[in-house]
Parts: sequence; C-alpha cells; structure tokens
Amino acid sequence: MAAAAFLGASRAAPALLLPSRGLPRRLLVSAASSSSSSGEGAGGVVEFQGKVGFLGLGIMGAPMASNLIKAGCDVTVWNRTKSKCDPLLSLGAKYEPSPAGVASSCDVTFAMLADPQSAAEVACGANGAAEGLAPGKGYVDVSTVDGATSKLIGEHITSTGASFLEAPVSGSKKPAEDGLLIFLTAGDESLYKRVAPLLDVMGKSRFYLGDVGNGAAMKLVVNMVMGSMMVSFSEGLLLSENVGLDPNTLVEVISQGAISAPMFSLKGPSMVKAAYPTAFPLKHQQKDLRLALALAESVSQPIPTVAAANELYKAAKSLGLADHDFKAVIEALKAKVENSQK
Ligand SMILES: NC(=O)C1=CN([C@@H]2O[C@H](COP(=O)(O)OP(=O)(O)OC[C@H]3O[C@@H](n4cnc5c(N)ncnc54)[C@H](OP(=O)(O)O)[C@@H]3O)[C@@H](O)[C@H]2O)C=CC1
Ligand SMILES: O=CCCC(=O)O
Repeated sequence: MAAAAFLGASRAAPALLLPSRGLPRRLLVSAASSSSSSGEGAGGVVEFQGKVGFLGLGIMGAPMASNLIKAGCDVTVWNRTKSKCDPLLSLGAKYEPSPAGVASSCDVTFAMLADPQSAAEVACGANGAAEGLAPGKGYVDVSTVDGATSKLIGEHITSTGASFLEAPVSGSKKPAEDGLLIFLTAGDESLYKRVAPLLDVMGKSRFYLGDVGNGAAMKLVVNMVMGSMMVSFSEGLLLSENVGLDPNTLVEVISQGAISAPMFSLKGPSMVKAAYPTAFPLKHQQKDLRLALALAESVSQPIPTVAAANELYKAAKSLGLADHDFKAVIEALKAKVENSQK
C-alpha cells in the first residue's frame, strides 16, 4: 500500500499539535511500510512511517515510550524486568521477549538504559539489538553513557548495515512525561532526520552535534554542572539553617536573582523537608560525574569542583541513598557536619 494512501486512512493518524522550537507541528504516524521514512508532507505536516521499538522502561523510558504510543506510533517494547512493560501494553504496545526481537520487528529502535554496561549489553550482547538489525533499520541510544561506549555500540550496530544515532537527553521524569526533553544527538545525520518527528513527540528541542561521542560529551558536561550546582545548593541550604536562617527563604531569594534555576525552585522545598522522591536517581548522577571526570582527564583538564562533588555523591551512595533522587546528596553533607561537630 502506498504510504500516502495509508496516511489518508483512518488507522493512520492521530494528529497532534507538537511544540517544537516554539512552532506547533502535527505528527502523522504510519506503520504501513517496513522501510521507514519521514519528512515534511503536504501542508507542513510531519510524517513518520514505520514501527518503533523501545528498550528500557525505567523512570525515563516508560514515559517516553508512552508518549510515542499516545501519538499514534506502532510501538514494540522490551524491558529486563518484564512487569514494567505492562502499563505500556495496556496502552497498546506490542511485546518482544528480547532486544533482538524488538530490533528485527521494528524499523527504528530506541534504547534508554541505566549506564554504559547495560547499554552495551542490550545493544551488543547475546540476544542484543544488533542481532535483529539489518540495512535500512536504525538504532537510537538515548541512555547517558561515555563517548567510548557510544562509539563501541555505534560500530557494532553499523557493522550490521543499520544506522546509529546517540541521543542522550537533558530533562528529567516530568519533562519526559510532558514530552519536553532536550535531545543531544550525534552520529548518522540521515537517521537523525528520519527520527526527528519521533524526537519531537518526546522532546521540545533537539541538537545535532556531529560525530558519535559529541552527544555523550555534551550530556556529561551538562550533568557535571548540574551535579556540582546541587552540591553547592545543598551546602547553602544547610549553612542557612545552621546560622539560624529559614532555608525556605533562601530558596525564595535565589529564585528572584541571577542564579535562579528551575532545579533550585523545584527541588529546594522538598530538600528542606528531607523528602527525596526519585526523579533522577542519585546513582545515575554519580555515574555521570565519574564519566565526566574521565572525559576531563582525557584532555588533561582539572575539574576540582566536580571531583569534590563526586566524593559527596559516593558518600551518599554508601549511606544507602543510591535509588533516592540526587538531591538526597544533602544527607551526605549533613552526615559530614555531624561528624565534624563530634
Ligand atoms: N531519571 C532522569 O531524570 C534522567 C536519566 N537519564 C539517563 O537515562 C538513563 C535511564 O535513566 P532512568 O530511566 O532514570 O533509570 P532507571 O534506573 O529508572 O532505569 C534503568 C533502565 O535500565 C535497565 N537496566 C539496568 N541494567 C540493565 C541490564 N544489565 N540489562 C538490561 N537492562 C538493564 C532497567 O531495567 P530493569 O527495569 O529491569 O531494572 C531499566 O529499564 C540513564 O542513563 C540516566 O543517566 C537522563 C536524563 C534524565
Ligand atoms: O540526566 C539527568 C538530567 C536531569 C535533568 O536534566 O533534570
């Protein structure tokens, strides 16, 4: 069936208004063709044709896949812990029992895994995605990993004839739910253009940064700044309290000045209450600082503030806070203060 004819059919197209770089866009999705393509259709309508795979349904992967399904995509999912697929299956997703099965049944497969080791295992290991890939298919890794891991995955994927894009994201659980992530992409530019309509379902903006490794590096630089800012903020909250100020007032004062940041306004009030519901797990923030330190080492640049922040996240992990939100790093600081006052 011709794609245009299918796009005209009723199955094809829940049409959505999508905010992308401030411009409303409509998305037409079709699963009609096994050779996926996308582009501007008549009247500025953006089209994606093909089946979409999603591997890794954690805090980020689940809402991202969910948004694709809600936009009308034909989505097939896999997760190591199978029960996490259930909410997506209820929304209409299909299931395959391995990453290879997903990749072989889909035109483009996204992966959102915890760390370099799991991203490499799911892409390149036994029953991994690469086993199901072939020329014409695409693999988009949106996990936060280091450049070396991303290059290794990319080489493995492209050796099958498929194309590879790294596309880590800035933005946390809520932006993932709201389809407001920022994609930092690098690698195959034609795959980037092909999946752009899908990125625009899940995100509010996208950057194409050239060779594989550049997206990973950009993501690590952003997150090392964020991790250090959170430590500095924690020190300020604690110091304000220790000198008899109301830390809630500090949050308000900061929100009105030059260092105002959504992170402080959003996370400050719960930090004052010592509540740390998880949006971005502390173990992942520490992983990102570890990878950023290695990145800096690769160009012989000292990043002493990040090195100090990393030690505090490690201390927080050893206090059992790995799966709490990364703002729980303030607890490691409290423990240090208590120890120093003994
Ligand atoms: N949370 C956030 O705010 C953000 C996170 N990120 C990055 O996105 C990635 C995912 O984060 P997030 O969703 O929060 O993390 P979660 O810990 O919630 O999810 C991790 C996912 O990886 C899977 N996984 C872990 N180890 C393995 C393995 N050995 N083999 C197969 N699958 C595995 C998990 O499967 P299972 O369910 O079986 O454990 C789960 O699907 C990370 O790289 C993180 O740094 C990026 C931006 C924001
Ligand atoms: O990697 C996690 C980033 C979290 C965020 O950007 O708020």
